Amino acid sequence: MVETVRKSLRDSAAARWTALLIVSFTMMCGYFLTDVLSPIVGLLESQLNWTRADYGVYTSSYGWFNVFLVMLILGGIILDKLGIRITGLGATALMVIGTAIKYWAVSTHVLDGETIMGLNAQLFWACIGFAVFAVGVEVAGITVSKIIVKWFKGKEMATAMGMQVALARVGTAFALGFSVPIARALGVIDVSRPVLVALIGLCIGLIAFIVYMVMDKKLDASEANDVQAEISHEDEFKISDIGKILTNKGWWYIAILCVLFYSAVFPFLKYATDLMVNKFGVDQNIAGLIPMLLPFGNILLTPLFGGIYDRKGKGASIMIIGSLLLIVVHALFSVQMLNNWIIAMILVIILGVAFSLVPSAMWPSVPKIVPEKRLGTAYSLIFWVQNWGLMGVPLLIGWVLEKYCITGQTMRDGMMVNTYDYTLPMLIFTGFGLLALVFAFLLKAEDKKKGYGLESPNIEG
Ligand SMILES: N[C@@H](Cc1c[nH]cn1)C(=O)NCC(=O)O
Repeated sequence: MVETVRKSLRDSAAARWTALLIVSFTMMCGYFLTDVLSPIVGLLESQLNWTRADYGVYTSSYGWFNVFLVMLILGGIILDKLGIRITGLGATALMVIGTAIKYWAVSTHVLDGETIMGLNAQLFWACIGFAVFAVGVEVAGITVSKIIVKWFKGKEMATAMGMQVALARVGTAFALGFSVPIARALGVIDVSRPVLVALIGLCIGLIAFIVYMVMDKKLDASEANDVQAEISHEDEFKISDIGKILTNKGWWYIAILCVLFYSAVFPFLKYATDLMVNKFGVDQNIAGLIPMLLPFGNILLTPLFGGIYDRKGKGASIMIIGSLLLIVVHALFSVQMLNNWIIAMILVIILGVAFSLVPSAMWPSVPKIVPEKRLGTAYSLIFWVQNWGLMGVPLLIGWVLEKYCITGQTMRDGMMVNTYDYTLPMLIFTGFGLLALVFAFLLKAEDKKKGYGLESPNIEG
C-alpha cells in the first residue's frame, strides 16, 4: 500500500505568510486609530478646548474597560475556549463600533456645552468610544499572536511576530505623520477627519479578518487528524489554568518588564509631538514627523531582530540591551540644554532601536514559558498588566504637565495656548526604563534557572 504524507497548510510558506499579511493589515488599521489624535493635541486644545489633562483622561480611557471590567482577560479566556475565528471577529467588530462612537463624539455639535460625570460630554463619549475600541484592538492583538504561533511554531516565529509588529508600526507612523495634514486638508481644520479615515480603514480591516477566517478553517481542515491526536493528549483549557500562569515566575517577569518598558514608549509617543514643539521648538504642523521616525525604524528593525532571535537565540539578552537603550534616550531627553531638533531626531531613532529589540524578543518568548493551550490567557494577562501602565501613565504625565510644568503662554493658530517644560515627564520615563532593566536581568536569571530556552534559537532542527 502506498502511504501518502498529508501536509498541513502551514507547511506552505505562501499560505502562512499570506495569513500573516492579512491579519497584520487588520492590526495596522487598529494601530492607526490608536495614535490618530496624538499629533493633534494642539488642535484638540484650539478646536475642542481639550486641556493636556483632558487629553490625559482621553488617552487613559484606552484601559477603562480592559483594566477595570477585565475585558482583556475575558477576551483571552474566550480565545482559549472558543477559538481564533469567533474571538477575532468579535474583537475586530468592537474596533469598528468603538471608532464609530469616537468619530460621532468628535464631530457632533449636539454635545456642546454639556457635561457627563464632570467631563465635557464630547470628551466623555470620545473616551467611551476609545475604551470600546481598546477592548477590540487588545483582544485582536492577542488573537493575532495566537494565530502566528499556530502557523509558525517551529518555523520563523519571531520573524513573523516581528513582521506583524512592523506592519502595526506602519499604522502608528501614518497616524503620527498624516493626522495633521488630514485634519488640515480642504482648507478647514477638522479634528474628526483623521478619525473618519481610521474608521474606513477599520471597516476594510474587518473584511480582511473575515477573509483570514476562511484560511483558518482550511488550516484546521488540513490538520484535522493532528488536532484529534493533540486533543487526546492534551486537556482543553480550564479556568484553573489561570492559577498555573500566575504562579509562574518567568511569566511575571515578562509581564512586569512589559508594563514598565511599554509605559515608557507608548505614553511617550502620545506626548512626543508636543515635546517636539515645546522643548525643541519644532513647528507644530511638522512636529509629528520626528516621532514618526520611531515606528518607521521599527518597520525594518523588528523583523530583523526577530530573525536574529529565530536563528541565534539570545532573547533575554536582547531585552536587556533594549531596556538599556531606553534609559539612555529618556535620560538625554530630560537634559534641558540638549534642545536642538537634530538631537531629538537621533534620540528618537535610538528609541526606535530599543523599541524593536524588546518586542522582537518579548512576544516570541511567551510560548517558551507557557504551553500553547494557555497562550491566549497568558498573553491577555500580560496585556492586562500592561494596560494599567498604558492607562495610568498618560494620566500621570498629563497631570504632571498641568500641575508642575506650565512655563507660560503663546499664540498658536490664533489661540493662546500654554507652553510646557518636559524635564519632569522625561525623568519619570527614565525611571520606568531603569526598573525595566532590573526585570530584564531577573528574567535572564530565571531562564538560566528553569531552562526555558530564551537564549536558544526558535527555528528547530
Ligand atoms: N497591548 C498592545 C498595545 C497596543 C498599542 N496599540 C495597540 N495596542 C501591545 O503591546 N502590542 C504589542 C506591540 O509591540 O505593539
